[in-house]
Amino acid sequence: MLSRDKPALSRTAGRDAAHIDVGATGRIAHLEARGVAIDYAKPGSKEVTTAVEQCDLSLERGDFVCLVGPSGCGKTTLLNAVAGFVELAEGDLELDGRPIPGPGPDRAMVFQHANLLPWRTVQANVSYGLELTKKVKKPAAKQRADELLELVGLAGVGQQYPAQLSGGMQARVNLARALAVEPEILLLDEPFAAIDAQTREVLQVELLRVCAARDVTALFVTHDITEAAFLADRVCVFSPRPGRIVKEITVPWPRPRSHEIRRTREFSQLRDEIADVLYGAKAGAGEGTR
Ligand SMILES: Nc1ncnc2c1ncn2[C@@H]1O[C@H](COP(=O)(O)OP(=O)(O)OP(=O)(O)O)[C@@H](O)[C@H]1O
Repeated sequence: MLSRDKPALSRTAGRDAAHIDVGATGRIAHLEARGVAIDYAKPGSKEVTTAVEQCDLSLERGDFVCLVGPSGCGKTTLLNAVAGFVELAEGDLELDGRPIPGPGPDRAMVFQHANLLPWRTVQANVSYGLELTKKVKKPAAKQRADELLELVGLAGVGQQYPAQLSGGMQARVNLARALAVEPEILLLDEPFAAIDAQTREVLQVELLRVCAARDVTALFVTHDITEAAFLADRVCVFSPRPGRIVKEITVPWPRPRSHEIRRTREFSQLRDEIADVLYGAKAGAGEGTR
């Protein structure tokens, strides 16, 4: 347990890596945050900005959890902590009962902008991360890239270049690229925010199908309540900064899901429930800067 009163040398890995915490239930969660706080130093001052505070979250293997919340409440910060990019000021963040040791191939980030390498073919973009790991030879990496491109609905475009693809196609390549290293957890930061609404709906269905096919756990940040309700097993609503989860709302429908679910009355009610919590949390906002 990290505490601001007791700074650890490596604050993310603040406890013995061999120690496994089974918690009160006796079960080890796949990903667990307990009392997590994350601070950013303010340049040229001793003050800090607390982005996330008292954050508790637990995911089982294969869960799909969406994080929604006001702008600047710390959603991306929490994803970055799970990715191992930022340290904790307080609390515990564990994968399978062990503190997150830093970045690793077991977790892959998918960002809003695909940022594909324009001089590499689509296939070479997807196989790039795999080639870097040197775990497989180039022909095998290319073959895996082709399999993933087929999985995301892009069979046959492997020899094209990113500039020849639409935004929706680039988003699919972005997803295939993240899956290439066979991560256990996908960390998706508004991956479809820049895509038109119609294509986004198609991509959401595809994402659920792909996650089921690869049996990955997903933590997905979005500002779109409809998107969260459609994708998630649970929607976690954040307070304004410093962000903490004020409510977890369970989505009752099994995954994968089809488009029709969005047109039902139950879906509208669920969306309203998420919105009520979100706007209620915003209205009760406090100050977040120490
Ligand atoms: N590298 C950084 N250095 C200092 N402050 C940061 C840094 N990254 C984020 N912050 C601050 O931390 C807070 C949370 O930012 P974060 O990007 O996690 O929020 P968010 O919920 O993802 O926002 P949005 O929905 O607008 O993308 C913000 O006040 C932001 O300004």
